[in-house]
Order: sequence, then structure tokens, then C-alpha cells
Amino acid sequence: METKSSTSLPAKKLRQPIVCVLGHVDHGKTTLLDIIRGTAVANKEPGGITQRIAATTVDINKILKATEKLNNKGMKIPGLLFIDTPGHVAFSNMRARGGALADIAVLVIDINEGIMPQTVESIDILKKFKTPFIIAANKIDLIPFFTDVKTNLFTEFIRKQRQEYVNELDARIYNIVNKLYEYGLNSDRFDRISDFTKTIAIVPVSAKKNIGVPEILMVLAGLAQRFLESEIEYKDINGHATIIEVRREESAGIALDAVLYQGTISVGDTVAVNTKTGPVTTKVKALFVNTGKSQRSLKEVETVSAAEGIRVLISDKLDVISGSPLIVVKGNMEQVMKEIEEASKVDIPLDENGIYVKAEAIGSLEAISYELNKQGIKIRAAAVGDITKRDVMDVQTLQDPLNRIIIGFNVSILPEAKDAIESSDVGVITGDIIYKIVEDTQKWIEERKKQLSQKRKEAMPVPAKIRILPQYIFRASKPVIVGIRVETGQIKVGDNLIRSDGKYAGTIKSIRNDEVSVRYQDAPAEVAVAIDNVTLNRQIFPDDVLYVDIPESVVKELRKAPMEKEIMDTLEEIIKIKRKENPFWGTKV
Ligand SMILES: Nc1nc2c(ncn2[C@@H]2O[C@H](COP(=O)(O)OP(=O)(O)OP(=O)(O)O)[C@@H](O)[C@H]2O)c(=O)[nH]1
Repeated sequence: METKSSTSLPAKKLRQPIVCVLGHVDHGKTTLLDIIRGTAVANKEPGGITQRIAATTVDINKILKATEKLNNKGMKIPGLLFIDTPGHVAFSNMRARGGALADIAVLVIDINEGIMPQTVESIDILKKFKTPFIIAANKIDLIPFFTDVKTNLFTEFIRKQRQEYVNELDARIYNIVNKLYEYGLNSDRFDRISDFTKTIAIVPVSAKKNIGVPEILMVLAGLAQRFLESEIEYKDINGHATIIEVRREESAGIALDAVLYQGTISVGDTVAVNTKTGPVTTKVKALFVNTGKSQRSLKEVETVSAAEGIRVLISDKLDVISGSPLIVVKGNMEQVMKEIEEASKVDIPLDENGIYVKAEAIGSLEAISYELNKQGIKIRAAAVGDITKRDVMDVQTLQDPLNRIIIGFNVSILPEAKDAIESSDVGVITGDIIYKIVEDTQKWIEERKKQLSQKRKEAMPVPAKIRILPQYIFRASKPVIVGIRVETGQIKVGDNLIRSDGKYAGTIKSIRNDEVSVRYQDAPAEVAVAIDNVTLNRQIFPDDVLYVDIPESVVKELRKAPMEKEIMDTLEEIIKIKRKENPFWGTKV
């Protein structure tokens, strides 16, 4: 028998773990969330959901009741707080303590469709934030041989299914398990897991038929209190919240819908928030929370403790940035301001040669940038906000035509920017689905590369740099035939070559790419070329770097109609070579 000694620590007071639901479009995030929150009915009423604030509590008593037939002993959490906006973009926009606001997540996967692009994006984001998650394998009612059973428990439901159904279900689960393994994740059906720290739990559910929700609650609660105890310990400190939505209400002024994730907030408190012009303080005029009973009305309160969805009426008309923190100031102004600035920093690797990205909030800016980077697309600048005329004008002046593109994720194009776009060669791609934007951007870049190459063919010589590949020497003279790598620019039949000391290095007689004779070849590529008027190991050598000779007469023109950055860099290298002999080379018209 366990006896409590007088020295044992008092049990930690836990706050509700904050839960976010993520997943691919149409896999059932909203339906599942509705069932869990018990808001399915309210949601169908017009405007029903709009009256609610940011997050919904599922009380521990409700959880205990739903899971009473399962082994639900020892639940210490006061409930679960579900963020009302599902999706990985919302998830990454909601920050707290330099990480994600949500302590834990439910990744919804349509069991019949498996892993889809937004499932992968969700996994990427969950990994990045190190957020523990479980998988709701949804739509199990669409699996062949399904028999409707009047129960909400998956555990009971599965016992009453035919063997054919059980096999079909397992086959689908193993599909998911195998696919997740490719992403470096170990997973299994929740009732076959012994160590939840090492294996991600897959809970089969039907949101539509309300099967498996008790198990979802059970696994979530167990996971949270076992592995997140330090994170979800309630601390009696100044209130910390994350703003989810900023409402500008004519009569009441500015209302901030937020999730209070730590400490306490009261009417009359001074709070710090981030605005478009930097962090400022204001006062709490009024506070509201969701009422437990009706889904449609709010309750005015004097004070609230974490974790809770709150609406904060503030006393000043401020341009508050959503996704940013709201922190109660209690004689620690400097530290609070620092915390707010820290939370507003954007963490995106930038490159001076890259594209421009805009998004509605810092989190989504990072999410889209991460996915673009993953595809090798570099980013020059990233900012929060709609696409303005100024953005278009700035991008228009960039040297490299491949950088003249603006990506807008969940933002609008302002009217005057639209005119500017029409009268420029700036490409604009907007949307609200990350993988579509990434695909469209790749297409745009390919298309522009083609156009540029086409233009080059029609016009003047293009600066290019090639390297002879010593392992592909086919003939040493009359003509030299060697394999080369076109490193930058474009070579064409008839181009004269020079060495890096400026000496003549022959003329390209022919180009073969994969057994096919071509007149032009763009970088990057490896091709065979025949070079006239030189002998290998006399004027040119294996491993030599050679350049296409550019007539002085076209230098100015090339600079006026700039091409991709790497080609312009090659032009500069050629100019340097030429200037060793003639310091004024390329300065004349
Ligand atoms: N048969 C079946 N249909 C389901 C189930 N869950 C959701 N659906 C249906 O799937 C469709 C998409 O469900 P949603 O809940 O809107 O999916 P979502 O992931 O929130 O979609 P977005 O908000 O568009 O990203 C709807 O038609 C639902 O009725 C389920 O368990 N079984």
C-alpha cells in the first residue's frame, strides 16, 4: 500500500493541454473537431460558430464520461482545450514561448486516401516544432464490409466487425505505418503500443458516425499528462496569451480573440501586444469566455486562468498583429517587451538571389518559406502583409528576371498593385494551399527560363562558362572532341572560346547532347563538343575552365538587358579577364 510521507511534494496543478487538429483538405478535420467539441449542432446554425472564441474546452468530466468503459483511471488534467481553427497553417501561425501554442496535435488522415501533400506539410511542421501528436485515421465507415454498430467506442465497434473488415482496416493502417516510416516516424494502432514515447498512436475513427472519439480523448489525455507534465503545469504568473484573431467592432472597439496558455488575466490589467508599429501597452476593458452551456453566447468575467479561449476588449484603437503574443505587465515591462519582440522574429534563411514571399502572419510565412526552400527555391525577402504597389515596383527593379516574382500566401493583391503588375514583367502567385503555390512557382520559374533561353537564341552571344571533363577526352585535335560541363549561361555552335588568361581557346564546331546534335545548350548540362583550331594539351588542357568570348560591342547591351544572376556573374568574370590586358575593356559604347 502506498503511504504518503510528509516530505512528498504536493501534486502539480495542471492546466488544460492545448490541442490543434491538422490534416489534408477534406480528410475530416472540421467534422472530427465538431464531434469532439460537441458543437456539431450549433455549427449547422447560420453564424453559430462565429460567436465562439478561439478555443473550446472539453471538460474532464465529459472526458471521463466518454471514456468510462475504457481504462481511464488516474486522469489529472482538468480537460483538453481544442483550438477552433484546424489546419497546419493556423497551427504554425499560433506561437507561444518560441514554439507552437498547441501542446499536442491530432493529425487527421483519411484512412482510404492515406498520406497526401498537406499531411506531409503537417508532419514537417509538427516535427519542426517538436509537437507530440496522434493520428486519427478517419472515415473507417467507408472501408468495405463495414457493419454499423451502435457504439461510440472503437474498441467495442471492432469486436463486432467481420474478419474481412478487420483485415481491410489493418491493411490500410499498415499502409499508413509504412508511409510514415519513410518520413522517419514509428507508428502503430494505439491498442498495440506499449511505449507511447517511441511510437505514434493511430486511432481509427469515423467522425461522421461518431466512432473512436473516446479513444482519441483517452490517448490525448494520457499522452499529455504523462509526457507533457512540465509544459502543462499551471503557473501562477502574469497571463500569457496568443492572439488568434483581431476584431474591429464599431461599438466596442478592438476585441482580441486569444488563447490564454499560462497564468492569469483580469479586467484592468495592463497588457503588452505587438502592433504594426512595434510593441505597445494598453488596458483590458472587458473579458469574455465561452459559456459551457449554450454554444452561442459569451460570458463576461472579471478574471480568467489558463488555459482558456478568451476575448479581450482593449482600451485603445491599435493595429494589433494576429498570431502575436498578449502578455500581462506586472512591473516587468522591459522583460515583457523583449518577449514580444522575440516572438515576432522571422526565422527564414535568406539569400540575396531569390524570390519575395508575403504571408498573413509570421508562422505561415515560415511555413511557406520552409516548403519553397525544400524544393530548392531560394528566398530573398519575406514579409507579413498584402501585396502592395511598392512590392511590385521593388521586385521590378531586380537584375535577375528569375527573381522578379512575388509569392502571396493567404494575402490579397491591393488594387493599385494589380495595375503595376499588369504593366510589368513581375510574376505573382497567390493562394492558400502551400503545395499548390510551390508547384506553381516551380512552373513559373521553368517557363521564364524557357522564355529567357528563347530570347537568347534570337539575339546576341550569351556569357557562358564551361569545364572540360578530363574523363571524357575523345580526340586531341582536328577537331578536339571532349565532354564538357556547361556551368553557366549558354553555348552555341560558332561561339569562340577563351581561357581564363584571356587567350583564344578555339571555336565550337558542333555540340552533341545524348547522341543528338544541337545548336544551343543551356546550363547546367554535360555534353560533347567539337572544338576547331586548337590542340588538346597545347592551347587547352583537360580540366580547363573556358569562357564564351564576348565581343566588346555587346557588353553594354548585355548589362542593360540583364539575364539570370549567374550569367551576369559570368559576364563580370569575362570582363575581369579582358581587363587584365585592357583596363578599359567594355567601358566604351
Ligand atoms: N464517410 C465519412 N465521411 C466523412 C467522415 N468525416 C468527414 N467526412 C466527410 O468528408 C468531407 C470533408 O470533411 P471536413 O470535416 O469538412 O474536412 P476538413 O478536413 O475539415 O476539410 P477542409 O476544412 O476543407 O480542409 C465532408 O463531406 C464530411 O462529411 C467520416 O468519418 N466518414
